[in-house]
Amino acid sequence: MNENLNNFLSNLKKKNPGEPEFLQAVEEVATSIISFIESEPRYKNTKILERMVEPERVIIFRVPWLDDKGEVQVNRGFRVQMNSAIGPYKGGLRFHPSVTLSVLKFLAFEQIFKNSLTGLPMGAGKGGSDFDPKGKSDNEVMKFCQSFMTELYRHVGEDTDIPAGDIGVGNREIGFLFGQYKRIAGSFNGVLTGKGNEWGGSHIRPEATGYGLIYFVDEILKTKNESIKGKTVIISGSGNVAQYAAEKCIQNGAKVLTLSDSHGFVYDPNGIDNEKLAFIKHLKNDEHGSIKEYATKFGCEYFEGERPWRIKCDIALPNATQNELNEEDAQLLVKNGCICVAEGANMPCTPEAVAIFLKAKIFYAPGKAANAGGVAVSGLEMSQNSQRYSWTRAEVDMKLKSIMHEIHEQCMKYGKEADGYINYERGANISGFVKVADAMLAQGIV
Ligand SMILES: NC(=O)C1=CN([C@@H]2O[C@H](COP(=O)(O)OP(=O)(O)OC[C@H]3O[C@@H](n4cnc5c(N)ncnc54)[C@H](O)[C@@H]3O)[C@@H](O)[C@H]2O)C=CC1
Ligand SMILES: O=C(O)CCC(=O)C(=O)O
Repeated sequence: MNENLNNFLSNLKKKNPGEPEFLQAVEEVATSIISFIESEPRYKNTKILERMVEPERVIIFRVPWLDDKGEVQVNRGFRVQMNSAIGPYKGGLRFHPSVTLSVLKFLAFEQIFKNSLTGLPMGAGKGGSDFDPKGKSDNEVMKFCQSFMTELYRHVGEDTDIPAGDIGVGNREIGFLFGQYKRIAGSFNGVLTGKGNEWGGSHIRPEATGYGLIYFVDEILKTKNESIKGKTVIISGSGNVAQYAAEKCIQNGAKVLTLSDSHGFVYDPNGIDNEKLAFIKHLKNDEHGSIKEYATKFGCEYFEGERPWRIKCDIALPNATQNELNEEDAQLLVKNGCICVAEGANMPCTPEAVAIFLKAKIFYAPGKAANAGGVAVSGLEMSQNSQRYSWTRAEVDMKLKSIMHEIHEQCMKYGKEADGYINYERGANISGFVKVADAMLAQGIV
């Protein structure tokens, strides 16, 4: 291994013990861009990467709340304000029992590159809590959100830090968080994105990550004069990203074979159509039920405790969570003829899995490029809020498509190899890095 990279990574490990997800995310980026940084003394000598891995600020706070039985519950809240070189901190909030500082630092670090790739003026942040909305009443979720925002409100603002949703944070949670912010701050402004259409939200934000993912896959396939029409697609997850990725696949004539949740996956060889997808949306968004019920309702197979990667497909979309697709899964995908893996989730493929895709030279699109449509439309929501204006659904969709096209162009600029293979990982990392690094250089040692 390169000696500078070795030293950088061993210092990082020393400074951040017990943070495996954060170390994994940084190692992935550092390994792919080290030779580029070494070829550019202005980045190397000013220790830009060493500065980028240090959050500008981390806020950790107590979140006490009363459950429906009148018992006191205590959770931990976080906001990682990672980098503000190109704009105010921007990134989602995750409410899930697996949330730790390490998970949020990895997500905030990825957000630096992703937000830069969108071309919009957004810095990077991420936050959340180990609170689990699953199994809680609406009243309990509201109490928790109000307590969470009672501390968070002093650290966020439309020009400083603009959170949004992520796992476990959807319309309901954003509503409760916004209501409490407005009450305490006494100001109706664009402090959160993912708001309802009637109260400052943007059209297409709910759909944006999933739709953007499929627009990106289309861009990839276009490089081989192909399209998604007629392709078979396997998807993990059944939340926001998975639902709208499936919807766009169906609209564009692809056949979606699987969806999953944390308990297992369903395999529908006839394909999930619009009617079946409507059932899933209701099941997951309103009933908070298990994906298993899909199999019972539509008479197909359900695999408890398994992930869908062994199902033969043209395209695989990991859309649930980090490290959900490992080396063995990657080998199976390649063996079964998969031509493209595009990440709707953040860091769903382990480093070993990514290495297999790159070696086999199949298309591999990292989340920071492929799922950037969500935060991009959040950026458009911020613009609309600043203008006190609202674009139509068609206008926002057109802008989303154009942003995904531009991200693809940027990946090609730095990722195209001598034999024509596009290394999207390298392309996305270098392109995302350059814009932020140049802004940091221009702003001095801060
Ligand atoms: N919502 C957004 O706009 C964006 C989300 N993402 C990423 O997409 C992924 C999914 O997020 P959303 O769909 O928004 O969340 P969600 O809360 O709507 O859905 C999460 C899905 O992942 C599954 N899941 C969660 N933990 C799991 C685990 N440990 N094992 C297996 N399945 C698990 C859930 O069952 C659910 O189907 C996350 O990695 C998130 O960071 C990325 C960019 C934007
Ligand atoms: O829209 C946003 O600000 C959040 C998006 C997000 O958290 C992500 O891109 O992972």
